[in-house]
Amino acid sequence: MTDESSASEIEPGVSRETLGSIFGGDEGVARAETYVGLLATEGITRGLIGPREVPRLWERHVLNSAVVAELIDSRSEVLDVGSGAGLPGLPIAIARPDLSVTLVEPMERRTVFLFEAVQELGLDNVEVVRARAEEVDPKGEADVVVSRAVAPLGKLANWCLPLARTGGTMLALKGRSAADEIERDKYKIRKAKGESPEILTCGGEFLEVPTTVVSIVKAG
Ligand SMILES: C[S@@+](CC[C@H](N)C(=O)[O-])C[C@H]1O[C@@H](n2cnc3c(N)ncnc32)[C@H](O)[C@@H]1O
Repeated sequence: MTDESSASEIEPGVSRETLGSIFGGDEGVARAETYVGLLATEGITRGLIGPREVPRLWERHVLNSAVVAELIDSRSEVLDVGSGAGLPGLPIAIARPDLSVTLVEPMERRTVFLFEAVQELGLDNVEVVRARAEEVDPKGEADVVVSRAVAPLGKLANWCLPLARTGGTMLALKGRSAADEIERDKYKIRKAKGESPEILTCGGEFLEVPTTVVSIVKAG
């Protein structure tokens, strides 16, 4: 993989100090820069990211994903369902080396990118699994199952909650649709063993637009 364009050409929109706080210091910031560089080059040429996303790779994609780490307990086992080019799983794994993160993605060309990115970023806390969420085995073991832009909330609950342990949590990154999706899909969520969904925001102290997350605990 080549990193032709320097990530420093793409403005993060936050200070160096803020980047350091989000990614836990210089090593994390350097990895995040490398990842942005990969998205802006290989991510575009392989059709994983639209070219129009380049100016907003930092804020809209990488930082909005990384701040979700603040909702996750230390040393958790995390699954990212429908990871695509690694969002939100890779920024979370960069920000939090104490977490074990598994990126679940069914499409081969995306998993090839993910394998290469993990190697290039030198991340030893990340695994890549090529599978649909429904096929993942074992089920019922993850502490936290994250997802972003994968499916409507009811369908996501059916895919993500079986992968979480009892008392574990699914965290679905959702925008303004969060409340409407909860209202529309509340019976599906309950049927999938989800306790009362909560809408949380994270990254508010760092980002102009905080990340909105629907958090659902798996009932026994
Ligand atoms: C719109 S992309 C979002 C990718 C990434 N999460 C992001 O925010 O950029 C949706 C992703 O979900 C994956 N996907 C679709 N159905 C899935 C399933 N049943 N299980 C796991 N992933 C799935 C697709 O292959 C695709 O990579």
